[in-house]
Amino acid sequence: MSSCPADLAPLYGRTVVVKIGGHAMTAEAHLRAFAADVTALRAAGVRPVVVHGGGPQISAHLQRLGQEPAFRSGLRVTTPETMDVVRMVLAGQVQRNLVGLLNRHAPVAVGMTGEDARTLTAVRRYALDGGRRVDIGLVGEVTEVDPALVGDHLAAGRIPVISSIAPGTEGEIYNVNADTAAAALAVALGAERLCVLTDVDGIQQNWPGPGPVLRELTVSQARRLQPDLSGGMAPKVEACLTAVTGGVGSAHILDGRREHALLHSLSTGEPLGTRLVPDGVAQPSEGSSRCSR
Ligand SMILES: Nc1ncnc2c1ncn2[C@@H]1O[C@H](COP(=O)(O)OP(=O)(O)O)[C@@H](O)[C@H]1O
Ligand SMILES: CC(=O)N[C@@H](CCC(=O)OP(=O)(O)O)C(=O)O
Repeated sequence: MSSCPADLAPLYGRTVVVKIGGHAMTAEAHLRAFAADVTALRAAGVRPVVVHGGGPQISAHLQRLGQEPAFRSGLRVTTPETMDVVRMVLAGQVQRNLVGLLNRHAPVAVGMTGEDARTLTAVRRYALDGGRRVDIGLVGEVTEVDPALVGDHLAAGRIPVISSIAPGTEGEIYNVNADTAAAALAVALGAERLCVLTDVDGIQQNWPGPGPVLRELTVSQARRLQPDLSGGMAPKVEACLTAVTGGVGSAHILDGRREHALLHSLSTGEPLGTRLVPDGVAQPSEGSSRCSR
C-alpha cells in the first residue's frame, strides 16, 4: 500500500472514476504505483472505479499481426477483425494485468466490460472529416449506462475495473473510446470526480509548441478551447465536459506516470494537471498536505 498521507476525508464514501490511458501504462512501475494509489483511495473510504484504455497496446498487437492501425478523428477504424483484437487486448491483457496488480494489495478488484449486465449500451459512431460523416466500423458511442452492477461492486467494497467495450441493441459489440466511456460512467454513478490519467501534465497551451499547462478551466473556457485541440487531448476534454456538465464535481487530466499524481489531485495537496470545474463555482482553496516517499 502507498505511504502517501493524503487527506481524503472530503471524498469519504464518494465515488471517483479513474480513467487510466494506454500511454500511462507503458511501464510496469507506473502501473504498480497506480494500483497502490487506487488501493490507498479505497482504504481511505473513497469508492474508486477504474476505467482503462489501451490504445498503444492494441496498436502494438495489430502490428504484431501485420496490420497497420488506422485512426480517423482520433478514433480507431475498427473492422470485425480489429474488434476481436481490441476485445482480446483490453478485456484480456490490459484488464487482467490491472486486476492482478490491484489484487496484490487487497483481493477486491473485479474486471468487467460494458457488456457485463449491459452496463453500457452503444450505437455506431461516425468520424467527422471536414463536416462529412465517415464510417469507421464498429466504433460505438455510449447511449445508455446501467450503473447497477458497478454500484453492487462498490457497495460490496470491490474495485470495478472496466474495459471500454459496449454492446449495441442488435448483438453487435463496439469499441468505445475509454475517455468517453469513463465520462458516461462517472455521470451515471453520480461520481464526485473524474480523473483522467495520461502521459502529459494536463492541457498545455500552444500545443505542440512549448507553453504553460492550464491549471484550471471552467466549462465555458474549455468549450472555447475545444476547436484548437488535437490528437488525444480532444476526447479527454470532451469527456471532462460531459462529466462536469453531467453533475460530476470536477474533472482532472493528470500525468499518470508521476508518482502519486492521483492521490495528490484528490487530496488537499498541491494542484496537479488541469482541473475542469463548472461555471461560476468557486473552488475551495486546497490545503497543504504533501505526498512523498
Ligand atoms: N494541448 C495539449 N496538451 C497536452 N497534450 C496534448 C495536447 N494536444 C494533444 N496532446 C496529446 O495528447 C496525448 C494524450 O492523449 P492519448 O495519446 O490519447 O493518451 P491516452 O493513451 O492516455 O488516452 C499527449 O501525449 C499529447 O501527445
Ligand atoms: C474507438 C477507439 O479509438 N477506441 C480506443 C479504445 C482504447 C482507448 O481509448 O485507449 P486509450 O485511452 O489508451 O487511448 C482504441 O481502439 O484505441
